[in-house]
Amino acid sequence: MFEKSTWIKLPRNVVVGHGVLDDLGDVVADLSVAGRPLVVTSPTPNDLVGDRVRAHLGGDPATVTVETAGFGAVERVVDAAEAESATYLVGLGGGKPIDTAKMAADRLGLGFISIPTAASHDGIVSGRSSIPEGDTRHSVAADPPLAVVADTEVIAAAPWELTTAGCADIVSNYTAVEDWKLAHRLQDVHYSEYAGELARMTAELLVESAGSIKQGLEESAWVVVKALVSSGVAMSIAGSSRPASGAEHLFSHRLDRIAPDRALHGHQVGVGSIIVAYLHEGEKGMWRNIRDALDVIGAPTTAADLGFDDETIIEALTTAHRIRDRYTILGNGISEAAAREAAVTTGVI
Ligand SMILES: NC(=O)C1=CN([C@@H]2O[C@H](COP(=O)(O)OP(=O)(O)OC[C@H]3O[C@@H](n4cnc5c(N)ncnc54)[C@H](OP(=O)(O)O)[C@@H]3O)[C@@H](O)[C@H]2O)C=CC1
Ligand SMILES: O=C(CO)COP(=O)(O)O
Ligand SMILES: [Zn+2]
Repeated sequence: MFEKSTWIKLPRNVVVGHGVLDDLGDVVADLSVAGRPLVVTSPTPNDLVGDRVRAHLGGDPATVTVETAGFGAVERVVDAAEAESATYLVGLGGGKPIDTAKMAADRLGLGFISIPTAASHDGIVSGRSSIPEGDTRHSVAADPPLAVVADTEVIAAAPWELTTAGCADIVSNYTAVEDWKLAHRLQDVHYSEYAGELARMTAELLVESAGSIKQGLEESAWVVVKALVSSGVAMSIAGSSRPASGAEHLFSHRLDRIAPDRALHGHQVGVGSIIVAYLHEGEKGMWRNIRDALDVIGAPTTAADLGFDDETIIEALTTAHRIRDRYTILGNGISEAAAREAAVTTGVI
């Protein structure tokens, strides 16, 4: 008897383009969400476009500002939503407020709208929240946003490094998918051909456009946002972050534990991806293509670019497998000698 089933949750509306923040009222009407919104944001996005967003939302919005990601922040948002009798949430900003809003909305059983102000990573569309806790990180299933409203005018005006971080997060899909296939072969982890291919193809298309992704061009924000949407959809199809998060993400999450806020998520996973590609395929593999694509985009390719010393990179590589129960090329841990060899050969240290 055929017993397979799947439940793919996707946003209902994805609105991307110049000035689309001004369409927010129409988006809200189209979703049939009513009542009072709670805007979950962080200081800079709130200063930049908070008032504009609140004006278009209507319904006397309340606001909560998140400065640090974590379960504490989620609790604060849940409490604020209850105190303010909010009927839906709006995540406005980078990954920190969007992930916090996503998880709080899930806890409250409310819908939420994602309004990224930076194209810094692929969580803007996905049904996953990535929440740090102590020495580990939880990739928590949550409902994806009801709608995503990505204004390329706002995103293009954000610091360029946020966009290059988003690009690097997409490029890292190459190694994430290789790790997923490996886990499928060695550990019988379920692999979705559609999600894996979509994530890989998204990375490929972005690398092909790398030369035309340039600071100051709104078109570049458009290209990157579309790739982030596609990668988020791959995660929704997979029902996990597997298509976009492998050993390079474990490495980045470990760096976050060792030195929080030193470098951007996307930049760390990009450098991790260079090393992880080398671990997968050795000297003649994809690692050079990944490094060159990151280089063309202007994303970091070395420890020094990220602001880490060599020993921190080695520590993160040799302990990254402990971050969470996710089988990757790192297996049960790689030796210090192997980590050093990979990092030196790829020029990361
Ligand atoms: N759920 C998922 O699938 C994924 C989740 N993530 C998570 O997302 C987080 C990282 O996201 P990231 O966006 O880098 O982090 P942040 O939300 O911290 O944003 C990075 C920085 O950019 C600032 N900022 C945001 N928008 C603008 C703008 N338009 N102009 C100027 N500055 C701006 C923020 O300001 P301020 O300091 O005021 O906040 C912050 O300093 C991590 O926690 C990561 O794990 C990452 C990938 C996928
Ligand atoms: O960053 C992500 C995908 O790019 C989310 O992955 P995690 O599940 O590792 O947090
Ligand atoms: Zn990521």
